[in-house]
Amino acid sequence: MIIITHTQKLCCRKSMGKYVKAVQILQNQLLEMIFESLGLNRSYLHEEINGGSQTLAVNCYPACPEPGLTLGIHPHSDYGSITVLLQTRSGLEIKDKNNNWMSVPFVEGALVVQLGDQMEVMSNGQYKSVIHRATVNGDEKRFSIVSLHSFAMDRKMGPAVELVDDQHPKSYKEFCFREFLDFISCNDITKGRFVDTLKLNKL
Ligand SMILES: O=C(O)CCC(=O)C(=O)O
Ligand SMILES: [Fe+2]
Repeated sequence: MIIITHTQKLCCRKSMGKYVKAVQILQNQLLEMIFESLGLNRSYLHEEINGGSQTLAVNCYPACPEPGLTLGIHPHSDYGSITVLLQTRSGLEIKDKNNNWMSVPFVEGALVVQLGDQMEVMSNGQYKSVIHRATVNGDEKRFSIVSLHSFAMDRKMGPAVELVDDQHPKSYKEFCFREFLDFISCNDITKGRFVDTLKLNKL
């Protein structure tokens, strides 16, 4: 059992508040760089980003006596633009383009940045959202702090018009966050990803 004192709670709240703000600044900078890498204006989707959401999840994966028989989190891609993850030990795995699971190396204090479905759609498939899962460890528990960033909730978004031409036809339908929520409440997300339902051509 862990007992947390009132002072520790206040301290934790303050640190988390600072962390959330710092990651928000970081996501703005990262998005600017990603847009630039696609040949778009650095201030692309400025309003969607400012009106967007940030969700902070703290995951605890207890040590598991039979780690090979279970997973901490089932394979999925994050629905939003980018995800910034801080972890206490290794356990995160990503699927490579040959469908093999690769362990993300653990680097003390390093942040892991993953692209989400909104980036795949916005880039018209030039970037792919990363399919990932969390494994569990036989001896030690693991924590991850996950900051999920998303463009504005009710604003429809689709591939950037600058990235669509005869050679690169529009490959995804437009969608808004609400449609994603409807999808996850009506479907078994272990059976299929929302982003796959938006694909117009076979990529
Ligand atoms: O804890 C991890 O390594 C992954 C967490 C995750 O994928 C999520 O919360 O969306
Ligand atoms: Fe995730």
